[in-house]
Parts: sequence; C-alpha cells; structure tokens
Amino acid sequence: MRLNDASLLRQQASIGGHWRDALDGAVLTVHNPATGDRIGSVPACGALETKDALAAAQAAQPAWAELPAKGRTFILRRLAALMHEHIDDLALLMTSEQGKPLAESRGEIAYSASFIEWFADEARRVYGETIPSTQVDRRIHAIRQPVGVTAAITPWNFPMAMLARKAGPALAAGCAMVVKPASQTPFSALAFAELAARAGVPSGLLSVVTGSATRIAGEMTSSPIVRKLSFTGSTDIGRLLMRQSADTIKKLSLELGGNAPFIVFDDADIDAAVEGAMVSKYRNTGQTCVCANRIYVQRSVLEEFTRKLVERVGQLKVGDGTHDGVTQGPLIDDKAVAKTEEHIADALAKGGTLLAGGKRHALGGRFFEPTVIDNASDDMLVAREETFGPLAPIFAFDTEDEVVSRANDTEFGLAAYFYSRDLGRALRVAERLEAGMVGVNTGLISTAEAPFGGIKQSGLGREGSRHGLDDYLELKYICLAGL
Ligand SMILES: NC(=O)C1=CN([C@@H]2O[C@H](COP(=O)(O)OP(=O)(O)OC[C@H]3O[C@@H](n4cnc5c(N)ncnc54)[C@H](O)[C@@H]3O)[C@@H](O)[C@H]2O)C=CC1
Ligand SMILES: O=C(O)[C@H](O)CS(=O)(=O)O
Repeated sequence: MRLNDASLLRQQASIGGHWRDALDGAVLTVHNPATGDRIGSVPACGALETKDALAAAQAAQPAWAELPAKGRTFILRRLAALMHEHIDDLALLMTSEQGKPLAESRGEIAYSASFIEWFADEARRVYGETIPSTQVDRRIHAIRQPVGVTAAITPWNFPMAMLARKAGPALAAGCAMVVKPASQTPFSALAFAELAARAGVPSGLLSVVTGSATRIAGEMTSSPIVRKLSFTGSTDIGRLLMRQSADTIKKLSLELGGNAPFIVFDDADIDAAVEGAMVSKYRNTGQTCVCANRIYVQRSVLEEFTRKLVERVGQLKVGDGTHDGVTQGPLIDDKAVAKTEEHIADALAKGGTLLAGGKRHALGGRFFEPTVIDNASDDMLVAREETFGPLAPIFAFDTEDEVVSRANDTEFGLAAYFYSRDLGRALRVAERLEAGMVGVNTGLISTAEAPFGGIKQSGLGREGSRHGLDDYLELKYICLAGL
C-alpha cells in the first residue's frame, strides 16, 4: 500500500498517548478482503492494556472538560481539516482493509469529517437552564456537564464514520474516549488517532485499543471508570454488552441491526425509486445497517420497477475497490458470503425467481454477484433477517394498509423508505412506519445534522444532530437557597 504519508499506517495500538505493542507481543494479522493479501498487523491487546488506556483517559479528562468550549472547537475543526487534507491516504487505507470502492471510501472520510465539524460547533452550545423558583429565597439552575470517561466499540462496515460519530460528540462534550475498532478494519481508527494527536487532542484523552473483543469489552463494561458505552454492530452483541454494563449502570448508545423496508407505491416516480433502491441496497455491497433489506412494490407497477431495477443492477461493476470503475467491492469475510448464499438458497427454495446474479462472482474469493429475486414471500429468511449483502428481494403488495403492516412485522426498527408523490400518503405512511428514520422519495438519508438511530431491537439513543451530544452529557440540578 503506497501512502503519501506512510506514518498514517499505524501497526501499534494508541494507548494513553503512546504507540504500544500488546504486553505479550501478540498480534492480529489484517488482510485485504479483495485479494486476501496481508496488509499488516496490530497488537492483540486485552484487559491490561485497556486498563492502562482507561487510567490515562481518567487522568486527562478533567483538564479537557475545563478547557473553554471554544478551545475544543478549535482542535476539532483542525482534526476535520487534517482528515480532508489526508483523504487520499485515509481512503486507500479504508479500501485496503474494508474493500469498498475508493469513491465510497473517500465519501466516508468526508462523511466522518462532517461529524467532527458538526460537533466542533455543537461544543459551544451546551446550554443550561434557569427555572423560575416558587420560593423567593431560592434559584433553580440546571447545567450540562460531560459524563467523563467513555468507551466505544465500532464495526468494520464504516470503520471511520462510526468512530467519528462517537468520538466527535464525546470530545466536543469534554469527555475522554477509549475505542475498540473491529479487528477486520483497525487501520482507519489508528490513522484517526494519529491525526487527532496532530490536531492537538491531549495525550491520553483518546485511545484506540486493538485486539480481543471479549477481553477489551470485558474491561470496558466492568470498569466503574467508564460512565458511558457506545456500540455499533449486531443486535446480538449489543444485547450482550447491555447485560455486561448493567452491574455498573452505564449510559448506553446502541446502533444495532436493521431490516429496512423499501416501499414503491403506484403513484411513485418509478425511475427515482429505482435509483433510490440502487443506492439503498448496494451501497457498501449491501453491508450497511440502513440498507433496503425488503423491497415492496405495488402490483400495478411491479413489472416496470423490476425490469428497470434489473437493468441498473446489470450495470454494477464487481471488483477490487482500488480499480477504476468498480462499484461493488468484496464482502468482508467468508461468513458474510455464506449468509448471503443462505438467504438466496432459502428464497429460491420457497418460490423466489432469480432475475439477476445469485452466486459467487467469477472473480472468486469474497466477490459476489449483485442479486435480484422476484416473487419474494414473508416466510423467507430474507424477510426476517438482515442479509448484509447484495441481495434485493422484491415482494408484491396490493394496499397501503397491507404493506405498512408487513413492513412493521419485524423486531427491528432502524430505517424505512418509500416512494410516493401523494402528500397525504407520505405523511400517513411516514408516521405509521415503525422505524427511527424514514426516507421519503430517497434511499440515502444519513447526514451529520440529522438524528441517526433506531427503535425496537435496532438500538437505543441517537447519533449526530444536536441530540447526539446529549448522550455524552449529564444534567445537574443546582438549588441556590438562603438568598
Ligand atoms: N448496525 C451496524 O451498522 C452493523 C450491523 N452488523 C450486523 O452484525 C452482523 C454480524 O457482523 P459482525 O461484524 O459479526 O458484527 P459484530 O457485532 O460481531 O461486530 C461489531 C463490533 O463488535 C465487536 N464484538 C464482537 N463480539 C463482541 C463481544 N463478545 N464483546 C464485545 N465486542 C464484540 C467486534 O469486534 C466489532 O468491533 C452483520 O451481518 C450485520 O447484520 C454488523 C456491523 C455493523
Ligand atoms: O452502520 C452503518 O451501516 C452506517 O450507520 C450507515 S450510514 O451512517 O453510512 O448510513
């Protein structure tokens, strides 16, 4: 991997302001999912290294919280500027470890920087309240203060954005943070730590500890030093972390799995709906928590929509994300390939009709053909489980009430999308869909200004927007009496 700034490829953990190996010298090897080649290695840290990181965070956080907000704003803005300045290197690191096309990696770096920029400004809006007292000798105040030391566990699918969406508000609020990145994609997080140090984030305030998820998270969830944990990943692991955090009553932010319905009504702009389905389904090769997982099409427009979708899917180019024109990278690992194959086989066994793709790509490895299946039915695995792969199942429906009921028939509630040009329907359906986020006439809704998060078993809390800062703040009531 040829970087302009070779020092952005860090193969040590960032612990308490120092680049360190694991205490026992153990390492994890990181491979390129497109080629299988070894990219490098990172320390296989555990509980002891995490304890060191938490101790350093606890020592550094008070001074950071006492810094006037404008000081935090200045440093965060400088961090965002450095991310943009090094976008080429950061994108190459990301594509090499995660597989997404370079254009998507560049987009993710800009998206990540937008969270840092957003929270750089929000840092100066941590307002308090003065509440009219009912007693003349008393005054009631409420102030917001940083929760203290926080921890984050981030996924492989957006290795920089999910970190920025957590570290941005944490640092803006005056907190410290210890991060465990996914073992498949540690280099983006380590490069972030390097740029944060260059931007002036004080030593020890932000640590990135690579290695054993269970041992690192075991320390994060059991240590009383950690006052808040933020996690993005599967619902199963989110549930586990919630249990592990109960003994110390931690604040939790959980961005978990999804099963997004994508609904096309008969009054939709079909061409727009096709483009929306393409970006919602095939972005990051279908490996996003807000992907369209089920595509419902009203029967009278089913033939037109399906024909046009298949035509557009045929234009996707599968390959190594560093190669020109590639729009679909590999899946992250063999488990992901197997899950996509399982969902396809199940759908075909239950009456689905294969219209495009359907199997591993001729390139071999973890490359997979973008797939479309028609005649999908609610008894299929793909109707109930998050595929997290390039599979678009098309379900026919007849009425608005029917499709809203079917769309809501899931334990998940992260994102939902629909296309309609009827204003009454748009308001009715947006309000009835059980999801934390609803896209109307768009398949791409994620932005730093908006509250991102789910309901039901898709998680707790919101990231981004002005609400994203609240999770890193405590509200303190001050009663001034005897006046
Ligand atoms: N909401 C989202 O954006 C994401 C959802 N997922 C869902 O999860 C499924 C499985 O993907 P995975 O990579 O296996 O997700 P995962 O939930 O296992 O991994 C996410 C993060 O959790 C960590 N982790 C794993 N086991 C842990 C444990 N016992 N204690 C503490 N941390 C642990 C991982 O190292 C990684 O950093 C996907 O197919 C998808 O359905 C996965 C990634 C992101
Ligand atoms: O975890 C994810 O899949 C991301 O949150 C998706 S997005 O923020 O890039 O839309």
